[in-house]
Amino acid sequence: MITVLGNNIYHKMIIYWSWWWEVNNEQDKLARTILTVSVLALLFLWYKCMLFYTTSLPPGPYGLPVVGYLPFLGSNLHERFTEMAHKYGPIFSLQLGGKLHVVVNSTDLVKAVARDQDQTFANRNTPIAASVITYGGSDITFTNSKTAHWRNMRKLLVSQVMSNACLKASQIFRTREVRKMVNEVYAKIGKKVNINKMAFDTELNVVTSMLWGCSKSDEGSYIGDGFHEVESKIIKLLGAPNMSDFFPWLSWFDLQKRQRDMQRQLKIDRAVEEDGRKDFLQILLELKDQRDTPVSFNIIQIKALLMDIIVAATDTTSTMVEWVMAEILNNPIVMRKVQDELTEVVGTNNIVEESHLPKLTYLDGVIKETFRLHPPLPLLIQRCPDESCKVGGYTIPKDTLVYINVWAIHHDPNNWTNPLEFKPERFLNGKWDYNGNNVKFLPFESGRRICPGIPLGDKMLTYMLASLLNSFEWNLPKDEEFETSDEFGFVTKKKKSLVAIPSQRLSDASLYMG
Ligand code: HEM
Repeated sequence: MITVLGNNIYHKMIIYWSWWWEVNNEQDKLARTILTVSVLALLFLWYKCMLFYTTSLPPGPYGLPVVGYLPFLGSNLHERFTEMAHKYGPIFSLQLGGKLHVVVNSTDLVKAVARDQDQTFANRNTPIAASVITYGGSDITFTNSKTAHWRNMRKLLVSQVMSNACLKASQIFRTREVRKMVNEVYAKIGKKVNINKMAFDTELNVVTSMLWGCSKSDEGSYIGDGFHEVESKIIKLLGAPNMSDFFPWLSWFDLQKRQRDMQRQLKIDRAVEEDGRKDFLQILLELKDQRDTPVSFNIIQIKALLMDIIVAATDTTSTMVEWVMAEILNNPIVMRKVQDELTEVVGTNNIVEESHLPKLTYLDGVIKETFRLHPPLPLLIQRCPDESCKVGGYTIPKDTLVYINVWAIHHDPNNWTNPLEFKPERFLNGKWDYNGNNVKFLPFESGRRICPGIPLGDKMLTYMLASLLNSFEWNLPKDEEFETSDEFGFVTKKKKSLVAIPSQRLSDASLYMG
């Protein structure tokens, strides 16, 4: 049967290709034979290469020509990727437009990426919107981590803002702003309070005070009330899918106007350029355009760095305050335990000081459990290998976009018993921190790209929450339905903003005036 089929194909080829073999002399015949054999050999080699390439890549879904798997992705990427991991395994690949993406969903593979090959995977593939807002990646987050510029910026942030000494010196700003927040909530007793907005404003005031010694509500402030709105747009644009990222040749047309919209947000940084006198900004300005020192920044890099810090600090922290409050309001037993601890450590005739924070171990467990269930960056920020390498036995080609699916790891029953249950007790054994040493819990990443803002983020979260929960009783409005669904974005937030109604908890009303 096969022989007959083979003979048929052979004869058909001879008939259709007879013109190819019609030659006038021996030289021509030899040339055509060599050409035929070479083309066949090349086709065979190409087929072998394709076979090797596709079978050595992590498994994954087939997509359509040109667009790949893009039309099937949906919106809540962290949940979609977790579903896909159940189907394709702990590491899978998918072609989105012109780019190959790989998603890593298990602790073993996270170790392979973020620990064993941390150096190789420490680069970024900067999306176009991010490139606009960071002046072509002149900041920390989107700069190639093998450059001296990245090292210098990170070193400066860690030593001049996040060190113990600096955080001690800036305590005055945190105390001032958190007390201002408590005072403002007191003025709204019995009324609805938008928790995210309140936390955002407080964090923004603290960070701008630390960076250039002035908060948005100071006299002559240059950032103004529009900042929350502008930053929300920046975060939204950073997380929005952009065709130009998947098909770089389309970037010229900016079809979805993402590039244009991000450029419009740059107006907020003019203030940074024109003013600014103290503290971190002053240090940066002293390093500006230095020729004979190893560290030097130009004004574009200074603006990108400041923007990076403000954006990285505010939305993440306020989103977490909102999630923690939502979980506590949804769990009356947890609320009672948190307030019992506060009564014991702080007292209802007292206001929270930073010195109380290390003693609030139950509240710390509540915050960590909320980070587990609602990591604000559930896929972290994509990493990009600067050379082809192996993970889990599969090939990850150079420049692939690699996502670490923290959301899947935090919800995996192999890592956590009853993972959907809110149980702060999991974190009360003193074994958990934010440093990424245990890859079951990675809200701040791990390795080279770990968040440099952990000391401030941790402190501000605990301080704001302890103050809100010690100073007030909180209730959900009766006329609104409560739910805890999320919406994927660069920072993944609660879909429906949390509003809650405060009432007085402290024994003496004058304590709210401090
Ligand atoms: C609750 C608060 C915060 C959370 C959850 C958070 C989370 C993260 C995560 C997950 C990353 C790593 C992304 C990745 O590479 O995959 C990151 C990076 C970063 N964070 Fe934070 N962060 C917080 C607060 C802060 C604060 C307060 C600052 C600064 C004042 C800050 C500054 C940065 C910077 C500059 C980076 C980029 C680091 C790099 O790429 O080398 N963050 N953050």
